[in-house]
Amino acid sequence: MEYVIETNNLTKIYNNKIKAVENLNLRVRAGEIYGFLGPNGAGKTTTLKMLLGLIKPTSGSARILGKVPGTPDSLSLLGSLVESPAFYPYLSGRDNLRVIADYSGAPRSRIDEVLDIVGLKDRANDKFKGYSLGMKQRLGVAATLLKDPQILILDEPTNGLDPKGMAEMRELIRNLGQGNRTVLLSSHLLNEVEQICDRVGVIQQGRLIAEGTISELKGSGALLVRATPSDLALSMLRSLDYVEKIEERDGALLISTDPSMAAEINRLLVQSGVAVSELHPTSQSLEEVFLNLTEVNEEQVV
Ligand SMILES: Nc1ncnc2c1ncn2[C@@H]1O[C@H](COP(=O)(O)OP(=O)(O)OP(=O)(O)O)[C@@H](O)[C@H]1O
Repeated sequence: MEYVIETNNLTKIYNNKIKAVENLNLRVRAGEIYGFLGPNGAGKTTTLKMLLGLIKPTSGSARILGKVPGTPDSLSLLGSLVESPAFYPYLSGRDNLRVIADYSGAPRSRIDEVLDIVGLKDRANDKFKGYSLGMKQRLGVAATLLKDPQILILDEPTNGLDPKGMAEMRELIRNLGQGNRTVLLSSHLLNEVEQICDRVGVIQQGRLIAEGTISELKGSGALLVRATPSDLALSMLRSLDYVEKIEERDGALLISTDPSMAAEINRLLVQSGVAVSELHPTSQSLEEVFLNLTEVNEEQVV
């Protein structure tokens, strides 16, 4: 499969000491909305800047549809919002876009289309300085769309926005990701990525620690069991070799196993004299998955 964005052991070390990104292998597929998720300082912005050719990797490489980042060939495919875009405060949103269209070679006819896409048509003639933060951010997205790029790279697009602005931006990104366009967005917000993205890569301390669809990351292998006496239930469950992990949750037991084993587990519990009041498949929230992943990773680092 050809990937739209691909990195191979991409590494960036600042000042010979700060390993911001380490041996990163990202694979972004055509047409997907890919969430690049990680806590502050994990290396997201550094990665996106390398994809745009704004900074050079220390080692490893990246390709945008097979092209080297930063070359005219790769930049012609991309729209990006990585640092706060610079707009003229005393010009209207429309005039700001006109300036950008003229120097980037995009047709002026596209301006009304992109204003419509980002929901700024009604405010297009107002001065930029009077825009809310959400509107400024949406104008930034409009600017990236002028060239109708195949690929959009957005760094923390909802950062600093109020809940309404965030919801509007999320809806906008979902719409932008429909059809053939590929969107790569970074975020430190789990629920945001869960709401918008088809696939997610989790980065921590510069390393990719997990990658997959939301449901792959969550996994489907968990059963919630509520049973008494609980110590008897626990020792019976521990004796089963197909039960990988048992955790307590709200007075019940969360067991990692194939959910199709539910009937068998129920039978065995009842046979051992345990009363089962609840037994059903459950999934972890992405937040739990994320915390588990980062915890495991930190243990490995120490
Ligand atoms: N120009 C720079 N010089 C030195 N260190 C840097 C530079 N830019 C980033 N770093 C360091 O590299 C690491 C990764 O930073 P980066 O901004 O890529 O992370 P991030 O995941 O985007 O975080 P955030 O969500 O806070 O923006 C951090 O330790 C940061 O301090």
